[in-house]
Amino acid sequence: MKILVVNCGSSSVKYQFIDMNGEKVLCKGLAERIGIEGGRLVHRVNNDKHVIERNMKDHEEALKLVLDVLVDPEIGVIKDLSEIDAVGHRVVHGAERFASSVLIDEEVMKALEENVHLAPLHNPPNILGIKAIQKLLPKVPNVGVFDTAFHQSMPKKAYLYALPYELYEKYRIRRYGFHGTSHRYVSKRAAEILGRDYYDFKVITCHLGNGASIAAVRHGKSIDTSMGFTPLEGLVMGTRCGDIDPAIVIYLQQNLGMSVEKVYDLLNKKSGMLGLTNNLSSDMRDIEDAAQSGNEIAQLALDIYVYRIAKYIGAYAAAMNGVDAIVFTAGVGENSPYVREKVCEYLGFLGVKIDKQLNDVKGVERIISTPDSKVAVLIVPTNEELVIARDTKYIVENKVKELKLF
Ligand SMILES: Nc1ncnc2c1ncn2[C@@H]1O[C@H](COP(=O)(O)OP(=O)(O)O)[C@@H](O)[C@H]1O
Ligand SMILES: CC(=O)OP(=O)(O)O
Ligand SMILES: [Mg+2]
Repeated sequence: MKILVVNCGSSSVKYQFIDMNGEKVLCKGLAERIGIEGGRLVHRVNNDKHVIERNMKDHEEALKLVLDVLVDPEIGVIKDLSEIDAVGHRVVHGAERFASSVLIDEEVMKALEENVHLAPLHNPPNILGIKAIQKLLPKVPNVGVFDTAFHQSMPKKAYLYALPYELYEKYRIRRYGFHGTSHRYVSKRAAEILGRDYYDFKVITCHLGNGASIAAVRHGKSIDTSMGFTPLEGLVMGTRCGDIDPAIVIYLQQNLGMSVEKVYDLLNKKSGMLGLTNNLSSDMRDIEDAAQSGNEIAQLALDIYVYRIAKYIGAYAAAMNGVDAIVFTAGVGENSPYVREKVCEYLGFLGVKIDKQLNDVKGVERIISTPDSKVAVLIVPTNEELVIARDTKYIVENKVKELKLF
């Protein structure tokens, strides 16, 4: 079975085409700058990179280009589109409706449309991607895999905000959590690597990418996570602020005369590492380089970034009454020995000890704690696309409507 995995962002489409026989990635790529000038598709087959400069008016045009490239006689990997057996879609917000991965039918589409107000940045492009594939590949089954689904196991005490209860009852204002596909994959993988029973294992997973979140996973279930009603809460991110006093939002509007849109933009796109460093960069590589060459503001931003992660780990160790393992994943988590080392420096009280040499590595799966560390510390490269492909295969092969995650 060959599965196309699609992750549609507001102006980009990431894709992977996976042969499930051996779980081999046949090709992958990124179509970016959709809807604006300078559109391009970067397509990778093994170690070959092909760049196609082409403006794409919308997601449908972008996905059409992706399909054209898949069957291209020179750089493609299949002869005919009929070789695509199913398409798995990343969907960011599934709200309370989706605690599982699902086969997409009309009823699911309707539910997705109803959730748009909860994730105005993320869900509309996800829906456009599904609709485009339905049009371009009308006979192929589509499966939706949700960022929020894995966190639906959280207890009420973790997901309710201390707001009037009515806001939850009427409007479903609560913590949802995101990056669930990644937290689910790396938490399970950590148990496997350590030879532990996943269902008798307490693990804290740190997904540190452009967006970043942390989760407490006990006995195979997410019991708490740092992102909330939207992917804005929690850790310091590339451009998102994470936790702040909500009164700041009101202050910005009342005293600085900022509009709702301006505040939204400021918190989502101009804050985080980018904002803290006076617009130096949102990319951790640039910030680490600057700090190394003595840039004090970059160093301060790093200190704040690391401190926030350490605080959450402390909190989640308490939430689970202990922790067996801590996992680092995603762009920063996998590739920054500095961030991992500095976070672990705070965790001596838990008996965490890492081996600096083992930690001095990028992008590999390994245990980096010392044998006498009370808590295992691991790097586990995440693979959300593989999880989406596996869920898609399960649903299509078994002809079921959904795959329950817990
Ligand atoms: N070698 C590295 N050292 C430090 N940070 C890195 C390195 N490589 C990538 N990153 C960070 O990873 C981030 C992207 O993470 P990724 O998980 O790919 O994000 P997303 O999926 O949200 O786009 C970049 O912003 C960059 O800061
Ligand atoms: C939900 C979310 O924050 O996703 P990303 O990290 O891809 O922005
Ligand atoms: Mg990511």
